[in-house]
Amino acid sequence: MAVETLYVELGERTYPIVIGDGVMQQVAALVQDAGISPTSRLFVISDENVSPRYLQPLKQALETAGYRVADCVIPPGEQSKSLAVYEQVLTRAIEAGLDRKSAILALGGGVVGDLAGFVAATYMRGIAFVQVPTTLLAHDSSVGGKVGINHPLGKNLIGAFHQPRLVLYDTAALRTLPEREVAAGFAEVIKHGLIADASFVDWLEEHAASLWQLDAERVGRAIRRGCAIKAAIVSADETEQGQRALLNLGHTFGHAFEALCEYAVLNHGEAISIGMCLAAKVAERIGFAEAGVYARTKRLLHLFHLPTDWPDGLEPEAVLDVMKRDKKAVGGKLALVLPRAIGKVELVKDVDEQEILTAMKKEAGA
Ligand SMILES: NC(=O)c1ccc[n+]([C@@H]2O[C@H](COP(=O)([O-])OP(=O)(O)OC[C@H]3O[C@@H](n4cnc5c(N)ncnc54)[C@H](O)[C@@H]3O)[C@@H](O)[C@H]2O)c1
Ligand SMILES: O=C(O)C(=O)C[C@@H](O)[C@H](O)[C@H](O)COP(=O)(O)O
Ligand SMILES: [Zn+2]
Repeated sequence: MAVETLYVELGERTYPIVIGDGVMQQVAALVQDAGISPTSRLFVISDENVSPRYLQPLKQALETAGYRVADCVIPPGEQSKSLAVYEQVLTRAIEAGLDRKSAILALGGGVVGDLAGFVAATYMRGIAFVQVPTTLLAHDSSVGGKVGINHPLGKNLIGAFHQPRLVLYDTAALRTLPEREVAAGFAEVIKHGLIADASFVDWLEEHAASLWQLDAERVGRAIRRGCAIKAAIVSADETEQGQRALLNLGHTFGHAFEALCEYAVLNHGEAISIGMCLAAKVAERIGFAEAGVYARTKRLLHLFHLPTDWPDGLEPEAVLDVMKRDKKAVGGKLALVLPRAIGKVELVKDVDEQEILTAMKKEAGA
């Protein structure tokens, strides 16, 4: 696949998303183009699964170009998006002597990206950062500048909007991704289709088998379409005053599942897969969506080996309580992103809580 560049248009803070097989080799030139000069000290944050594969070549490419590079490797998984790990990484950054001209590189999936971005947003009140995503899901998480960590009481409750200077997406890294993480990534790809592009959904259905096998040309196209949908929404509504909330399809349910499972058991893609089904179920129940949206959503998620059943052991009432801490809720009143049709969703602020609870109880078999 040739290298393709998309842009998140934010005036003076506009930044490129450079996508291609092997583009990590161009890291030094691209970081410099992003305004980060070799006089800046760099700090690469990665995790224990990613670093043995990709950290040394990245550091070497940067050091050869004259950058001084320190690193910090965190345990893999959602539980690292915590206050404790955040503090450890900050300590390491201070020890490494980062200053206001330094920059942070996030080398990994969404966990590394969200945490590293939050460190960058808060270190000395904010320094530059670069996203180097290595998962399929990170076609979503590396774009848009939502950075943050979890609290035991709720997902992403501590965070900031802090845009990267550059997203450097080397699709070669996807070849080492475990199948479960490939599926999780497709959940966000599917989400982008469900919210904004019915013909993309048709295409995903048609090519599910080869996409699942990570056919390079088609996966590249899926990533570009997902990034383009997200970039357009972020460019129009950076801080979620309106339409950016649509990117949250399935997340009010999914985030509650993740928190109640103590950020283990279900990964983010799996949680929002179940959440997108529930959103479709509620939408059909209240006559908001046209008939068939739920069945098609579920079938599509199954084509990509994603779960859609209610998570074992969770009580619908407890899930509803956690959902009320969702960032779209105001005054304890839930706002849900619901589908009207495939490729079209809306933010609905007055869904009857009883309808949501009944839909969840039916799914839970309660
Ligand atoms: N900021 C946003 O806009 C945004 C959007 C979507 C999701 N997110 C967040 O992203 C996180 C999920 O991201 P994720 O699914 O990438 O999870 P992740 O970062 O935990 O990565 C998944 C697993 O794959 C491993 N891994 C990563 N790259 C690999 C590679 N190339 N080869 C082998 N193993 C590799 C990781 O070590 C981890 O075990 C969640 O915390 C979610 O809330 C944020
Ligand atoms: O970028 C956004 O906006 C999204 O909602 C993308 C989501 O996929 C992502 O999981 C995001 O982190 C959720 O944001 P939150 O504000 O609900 O925490
Ligand atoms: Zn998400």
